[in-house]
Amino acid sequence: MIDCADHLGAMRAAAPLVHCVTNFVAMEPTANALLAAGAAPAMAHAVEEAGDFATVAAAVSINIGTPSPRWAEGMAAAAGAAAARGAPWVLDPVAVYASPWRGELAARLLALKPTAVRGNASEVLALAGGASAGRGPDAGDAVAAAEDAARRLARATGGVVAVTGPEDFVTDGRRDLRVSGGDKLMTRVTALGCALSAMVGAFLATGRPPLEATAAALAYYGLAGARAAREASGPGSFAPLFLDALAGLDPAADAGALAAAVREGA
Ligand SMILES: Nc1ncnc2c1ncn2[C@@H]1O[C@H](COP(=O)(O)OP(=O)(O)O)[C@@H](O)[C@H]1O
Ligand SMILES: Cc1ncsc1CCOP(=O)(O)O
Ligand SMILES: [Mg+2]
Repeated sequence: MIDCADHLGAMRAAAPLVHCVTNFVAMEPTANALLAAGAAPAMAHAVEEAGDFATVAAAVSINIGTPSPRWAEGMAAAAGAAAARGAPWVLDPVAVYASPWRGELAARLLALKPTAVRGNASEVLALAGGASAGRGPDAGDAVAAAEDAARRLARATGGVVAVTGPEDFVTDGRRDLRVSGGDKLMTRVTALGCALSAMVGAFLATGRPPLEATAAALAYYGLAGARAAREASGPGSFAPLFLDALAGLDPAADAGALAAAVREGA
């Protein structure tokens, strides 16, 4: 059993600074999700300083959602600075299949060996070199179809790969975990995947084993999503309720529900 509540408590106690080089769409939702969870966000992408931010942050999250050539240099600088000092960093390969240039950028970042990759099934399939049915930033493939690709990617990087969707799949290439929770409404509000990648960074910052820390982040996020959906009447009301649920989830009171969300194996 993975003690997700212990991971959540440790993350909140550390209140880790997560430096995000993320996309225009995701900046505010990501910063708000981190703050609601009890972490601290920083958003800065200029190549002149992205490495400086990454040098003091407890974790780094790199997201290729709205790249430009200079922005890409900021991503490489931040990822490189994190990798150089052994700090955890997460790669979110948003729509990696959308253009050859985006694919090359993702491959360049992947070569810096992210501690974790978090993407939807279409992104993970494409990042591993396969065909995918993704459309814009949205998945067109089932999570199950990306499991082998995720295991191969994890073995190639030495890190963790998380494929999210109706049920999330997390692997380090040897051990597989599955995480239930969430709600379909989470696909009707933009940037919740991007914010989740930064959340994985916050949990990795505790220094706990990356596979388990990633699963704990997904369980926490999914439980908050399911709770918010119970009260929401649509995507508009879901978004603030989700922030409240992230803030309100309690390691002691919710330990059972968090642990029940994660199962090992097939
Ligand atoms: N159909 C679904 N049912 C429940 N939760 C979902 C569903 N689709 C996505 N999620 C959840 O939404 C969050 C964002 O994941 P996802 O939509 O896969 O990422 P992205 O926005 O990058 O495509 C994750 O917590 C995931 O578990
Ligand atoms: C709509 C959009 N366009 C480029 S990045 C982005 C946000 C994608 O967010 P997510 O991958 O979390 O759905
Ligand atoms: Mg995404």
